[in-house]
Formats: sequence, structure tokens, C-alpha cells
Amino acid sequence: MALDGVTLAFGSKVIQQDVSFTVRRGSIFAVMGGSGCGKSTVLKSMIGLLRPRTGRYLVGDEDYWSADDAHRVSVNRRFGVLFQSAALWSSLTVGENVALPMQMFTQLDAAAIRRLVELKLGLVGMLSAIDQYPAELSGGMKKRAGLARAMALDPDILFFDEPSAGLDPITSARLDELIVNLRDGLGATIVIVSHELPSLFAIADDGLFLDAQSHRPIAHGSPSWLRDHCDDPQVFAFMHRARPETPAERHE
Ligand SMILES: Nc1ncnc2c1ncn2[C@@H]1O[C@H](COP(=O)(O)OP(=O)(O)OP(=O)(O)O)[C@@H](O)[C@H]1O
Repeated sequence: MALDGVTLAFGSKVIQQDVSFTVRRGSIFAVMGGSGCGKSTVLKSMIGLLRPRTGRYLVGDEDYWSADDAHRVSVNRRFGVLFQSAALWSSLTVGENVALPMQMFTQLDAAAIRRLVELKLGLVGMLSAIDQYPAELSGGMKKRAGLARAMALDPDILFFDEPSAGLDPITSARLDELIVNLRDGLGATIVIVSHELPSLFAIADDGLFLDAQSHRPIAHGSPSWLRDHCDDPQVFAFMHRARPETPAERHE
């Protein structure tokens, strides 16, 4: 999967330009950068919700946006998405939420769907919550239920927007473990947007750092590599949770 010379914009407002990177199969790829730099916008374009102004988006060898709508729909079937809010339907139980994509996009009968729902919920340790409603779940449980739903159609590419936002450090670390296990066990490729440094260092093996001022990517590499080797002041400050040096300080 690759973006090649992509510009993303809303109307006349360019969010990011010259975005080029390749996500290796089976990797956990992090999209990083400060607030408002365009991380979610990049993710949005990768799941087909925003067409780039320029450039190409390749999924496998195919140009996603040159394909016809029917082909794009079939490519979208390979994607699983976990939104920041988990985005569960509040009027449906956890089991019904996970079943929904299967009912919409497969011909499976109710018994087969039930078995698959149980399997997916088992993978994320949520089988016992199958009949509960989202309002009855903790934040971490909602994320795990969202993850089970993202995996409903056996995607080979998973997109996570701030998976650990709002979770305490222990729950967040458990979710990290789960994400790595899913990658290792299912061989999925994962693209993740996150601010959570401990999480990024623990799980991501490649990534890209977007700059909000120049509206361009300014560094490529895994979060831990960028932390240890990148001397760009913005990247350094982000990776070390420091404020960037002012120009005056830099010249002292
Ligand atoms: N639908 C939209 N229309 C116009 N501008 C938008 C739209 N969605 C996002 N933006 C703008 O695009 C910029 C990037 O937003 P985006 O949510 O991608 O950033 P982000 O890096 O994910 O931020 P955060 O870390 O704060 O979630 C922001 O200036 C935002 O206001």
C-alpha cells in the first residue's frame, strides 16, 4: 500500500502536500505529528473518504482512485476501521454491532454469523459482553468491541484512529498487546494514528511524521528510530515530549 505525491485539501485549504510513503505488508505503520497537522485526514483518504487533490494511492498494485466505484467497494471490503470513538451503534448489543457488517456484506445465515461473532469477540476477550449494550461498557471495552467489529469481514488492512485515546495506561497497554497479537496472528497490516508515545514506541515498526506549518511530511521511520536518531527540532520535541526550541535558544 502506498501514497505517491499526494496532496490533501478541503476546498482551498491544503492540509498536506507531497505525501509519499509505502506501508509494508504486515507492518504497524504510525501516522504522527502535532494536533491539527492532518493525521486523521491522511487516514480518511486511505479508507476512501477523501479523494486526494493530486497524486496516487496504490492498494497492492492498483491505483485506488482510478478504479471504478464497484472495484473501490471491493477494495474497501479488505479494510477494517476502528474510529476514535469506537462508533458503536448504541441501540444494538455488542454482538449485533459485530454482526452488522456480516449481515450487510455477506450471504451467511444467522447461525454462521453468530459463530463468527463469537469468534471475533473471543479474539478481543469480549465474548462475555456479547449481549451488553455499548452504554454498559467501559472505554477500553468499547474499543475492544470496535476492534472486533473492524475485524468482522476478515480485513487484511486495519486502520486505527487514536485507539488508546481516553484509556488509562494499563488498559492502553493491553490494547497495544492486542493490536500486536492481531497483526502477528492474522498477518494484517495496520495503519495507526496516535499521539500516545508509549503506545507508538511499543507497537509501531514504521511511520511518518507530518508537519503542520509546512504542510508536508518531515520525517520517515519507526517512532523509536525517530526518537533516537532524528534531529529535526519538531520531531525531537514531539518524541521527547519537550517544547520546540525557539530560534533564539537554538543560536545560544
Ligand atoms: N471536513 C473538513 N473541512 C475542512 N477542514 C477540515 C475538515 N476536516 C479536518 N479539517 C482541517 O484539517 C486540518 C487537519 O485536521 P486533522 O483532523 O486531520 O488533524 P489531526 O492531525 O488528526 O489532528 P488531531 O491530532 O488534533 O486529531 C485541521 O486544520 C482541520 O480543521
